[in-house]
Amino acid sequence: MTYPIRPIDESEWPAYTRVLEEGFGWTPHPTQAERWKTETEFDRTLAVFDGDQIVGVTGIYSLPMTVPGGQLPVAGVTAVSVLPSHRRRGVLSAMMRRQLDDIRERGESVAALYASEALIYGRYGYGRASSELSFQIDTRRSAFVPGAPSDPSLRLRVVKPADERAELEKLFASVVPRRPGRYERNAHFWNGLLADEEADQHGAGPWRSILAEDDRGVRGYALFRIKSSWDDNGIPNGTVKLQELEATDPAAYALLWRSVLDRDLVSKVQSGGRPVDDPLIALLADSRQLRASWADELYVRLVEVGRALSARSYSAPVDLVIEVEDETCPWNARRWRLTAGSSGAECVPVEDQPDVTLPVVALGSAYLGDGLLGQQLDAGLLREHTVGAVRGLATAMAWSPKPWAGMTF
Ligand SMILES: CC(=O)SCCNC(=O)CCNC(=O)[C@H](O)C(C)(C)COP(=O)(O)OP(=O)(O)OC[C@H]1O[C@@H](n2cnc3c(N)ncnc32)[C@H](O)[C@@H]1OP(=O)(O)O
Repeated sequence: MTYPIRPIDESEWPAYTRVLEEGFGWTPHPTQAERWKTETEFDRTLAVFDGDQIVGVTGIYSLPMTVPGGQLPVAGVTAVSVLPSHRRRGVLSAMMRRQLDDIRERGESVAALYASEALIYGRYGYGRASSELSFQIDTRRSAFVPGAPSDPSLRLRVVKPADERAELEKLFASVVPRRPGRYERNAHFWNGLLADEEADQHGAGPWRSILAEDDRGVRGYALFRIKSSWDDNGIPNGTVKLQELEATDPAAYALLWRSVLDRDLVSKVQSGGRPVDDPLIALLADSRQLRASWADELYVRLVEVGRALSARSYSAPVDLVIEVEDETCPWNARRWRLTAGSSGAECVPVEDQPDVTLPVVALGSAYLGDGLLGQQLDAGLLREHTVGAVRGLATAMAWSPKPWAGMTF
């Protein structure tokens, strides 16, 4: 069965959000819903209709995202939902195909998303492209290694985050280019973060913030909640629940971590997703104290393989013919020569014999530099026709620091 698909206009907003609320079993806070409407790119929404009823929806945020060696306009796929009454009839598949066509037409070569379930998007060519660690640290065992950086010109300032929004935004903008996967936050993201509408759900009070600064300005911030508690013996047992910690330099970074780890009345710091190569791991003298759990983070789809691979930098020279398999975007399914060296990168269509045959999902997972091609090769999942070709490509596509977006969109 086929259903018509088109973008919605503002008058259809209630029916659009209803599909999201039903699909996710979610009730937005009233101000959250209003803000979300204001920031929706209506021309980038899609709704699937069964008669006059909207039964499936999705949208896109236009995100300037850091990739290895630069920044690209990336289609940030979001708000995917199908009414429970219409699930498993191909509604999502129809939306995904149409959306990828639209992204291509708009000239973006890369799409990215956070997946509600890891199994959904591989079939459409999205590969797991970054991962994150959530962890808990016992603050009594959180000493740093000898030689951890310090800078006497730095000082800490306790602030209310909403009062210092301009400083947080400026600091954050300065760190975005440093790591693939990070994306520029527009007002919508800051409005949502600082509105703190979910404060009541955490039992840990409102956002608190501390800045690290010197006479020239702010060099970093931490954003967190505190859940205070005492055990049965009256011993303080509070928890810092860290949301964000960003800094321009290692000394400010170390000082901000010490400020949350050394906080009075606190015995543990819990952090949501952090990069898997977070410098904190190197700073901790006893890194085993980082009780971490791993999770997948961004999923990336190369919408235009040639343009996407030409647009990033590479960690090592490479000159290979890659045969790409791509059923969803057949314009990618052909042979490409990727040449990268000190003068830049180029990926062009060729007819030559391939060194390697890769599903487009593998290129998506490697695109931001997570190094996953080597892992997939060792797992026996990739076919190479020239011995060493995949290892060479994996080395060239890997990047330091590792990709991490840091906030769901
Ligand atoms: C970026 C984001 O917004 S992520 C948010 C995704 N949305 C949600 O999780 C909300 C709740 N779930 C839903 O709304 C729906 O179940 C969706 C969107 C996940 C799937 O929509 P559907 O219209 O049912 O998917 P559709 O029928 O097109 O399925 C296509 C294929 O994907 C498979 N599939 C769909 N959902 C899932 C899933 N959650 N897990 C594994 N496979 C799935 C189907 O079995 C089907 O496989 P097949 O082609 O081998 O037969």
